[in-house]
Amino acid sequence: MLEVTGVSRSFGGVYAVRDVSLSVADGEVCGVIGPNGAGKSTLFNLITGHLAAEHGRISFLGHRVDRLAAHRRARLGMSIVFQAARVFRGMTVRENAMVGLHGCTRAGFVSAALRLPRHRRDEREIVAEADRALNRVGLAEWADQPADLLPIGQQRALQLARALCARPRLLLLDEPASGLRGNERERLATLIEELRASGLTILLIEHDVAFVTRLADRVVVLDLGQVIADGTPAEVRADPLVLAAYLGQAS
Ligand SMILES: Nc1ncnc2c1ncn2[C@@H]1O[C@H](COP(=O)(O)OP(=O)(O)OP(=O)(O)O)[C@@H](O)[C@H]1O
Repeated sequence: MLEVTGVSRSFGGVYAVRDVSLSVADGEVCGVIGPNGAGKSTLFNLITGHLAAEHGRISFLGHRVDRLAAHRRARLGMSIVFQAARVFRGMTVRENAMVGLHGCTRAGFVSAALRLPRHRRDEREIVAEADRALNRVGLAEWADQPADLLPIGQQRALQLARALCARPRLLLLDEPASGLRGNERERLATLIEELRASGLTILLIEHDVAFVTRLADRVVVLDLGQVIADGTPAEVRADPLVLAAYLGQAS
């Protein structure tokens, strides 16, 4: 589904990501881990289109996308949950989820402003889709509540619902477990497992190694901008290069 081949990106002459290749198969959860500064966020932004690659190619569902703007990649079926994303205050949980769909409807600004019939129909479809997504992440009963009243774990679930509204083929998650406590982390992991069981393909970039190795079918390990291991969670956990990279970080 996703094929990243020999992608590089530097800042001020120093490579943050260098000649990185990885692939994500349909239905798979692929995790990307690595110590601080390994290049995880840079790689994420190269895949989503929020940063341009200097070298290499990225293909998604057979289309070459590395020259496409982020919104065009999104339209092809990539949905993103950013690490720093917040819920919109002053909006309900349902309205927050609906934001994920407004870019995908046919009704333009003019018909929205004039409340033309097509806009009203689209709006009904959006509400139904948002409710389906909220149901999927276990937030249906919160739909009419102000989103900023949700505990942080459920705000993260809401961000997932917003991404699901666009009916993605590939869900890209940037450090979804950051800032969550034990039981919130557990609930998020269960939710990701459920999404995977429903057939969604997921690329998960994460600091928390235990979180990734529990969820991922395959784990890619970055260090100093390069792939140092790519295999099953058990394989990468036992890899001497991976152990050395993390030990280097701890010392
Ligand atoms: N916009 C930028 N300008 C300059 N340097 C950058 C920029 N973005 C990243 N870097 C550098 O690239 C390297 C990789 O950073 P990146 O944030 O991708 O790593 P990371 O694995 O996500 O780290 P962390 O886990 O600490 O978030 C670092 O040395 C960082 O300082």
